[in-house]
Amino acid sequence: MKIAVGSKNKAKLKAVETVLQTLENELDIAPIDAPSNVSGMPFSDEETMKGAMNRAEFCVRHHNVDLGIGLEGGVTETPAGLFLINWGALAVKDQATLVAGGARIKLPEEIATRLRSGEELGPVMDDFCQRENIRHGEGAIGVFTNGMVTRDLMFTHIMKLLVGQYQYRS
Ligand SMILES: O=P(O)(O)OP(=O)(O)OP(=O)(O)OC[C@H]1O[C@@H](n2cnc3c(O)ncnc32)[C@H](O)[C@@H]1O
Ligand SMILES: [Mg+2]
Repeated sequence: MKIAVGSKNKAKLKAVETVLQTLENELDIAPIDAPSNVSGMPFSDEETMKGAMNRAEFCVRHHNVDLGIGLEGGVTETPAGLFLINWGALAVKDQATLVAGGARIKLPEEIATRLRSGEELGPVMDDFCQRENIRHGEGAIGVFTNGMVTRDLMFTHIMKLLVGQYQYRS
C-alpha cells in the first residue's frame, strides 16, 4: 500500500506508521511537504480541520498513492480558556475525505496569552520548557499531561479513528 503523509513532523509520522503497520506489512510511506493552506497557527476547529483536509487531499492529488493523510494542530477559544486541538484527515482519490478529531486540553494562561498575541505554539513551547523541538516529540499535550498522553499517542488515536472509518466504508 502506498501512502503519502502531508508532513515531515516526527510525532505525526510515528503515529501514521504505528497504526498502518497493523493493517499491512508492505508499507510505502512518503512524507511530503503538503501545504495546509491555513495559517501557521490555526485558531478554530474549522480552520484546523480544513488544514488537515487540505494536506491529505494535496497528497492524493499530486502523488500516485492509495491513501493521503493530513494531521493538523491548532487551538480554539472555549468558555474555559484556550484549548489545544488536533484534527486528522484521510483522503482516497475520488472519494469523500474522512475526518477525525483528537483529544483536547486547556493551555496554561501564560501560553494562551502569547498565542493570542500572534506567536506560534511550537516556538512558544520550546521557549517555555527551554528545550528544542518539543513539537516533534512529546508535544505540548505531553508536557501538560506529565507525559501521560504524548503528541504521537494523541495522533495515534486520531489515526485509529481514520483507519477504522476507512475499513468500515470499504
Ligand atoms: O511540520 P508540520 O506538519 O506543520 O508540524 P507542526 O509541528 O508545525 O504542527 P502543526 O502545523 O500541525 O501545528 C500548528 C502549530 O501549532 C504547534 N503545535 C501544535 N501542537 C503542538 C504541540 O503538541 N506541541 C508543540 N507545538 C505544537 C506547531 O508547532 C505549529 O506552530
Ligand atoms: Mg506546521
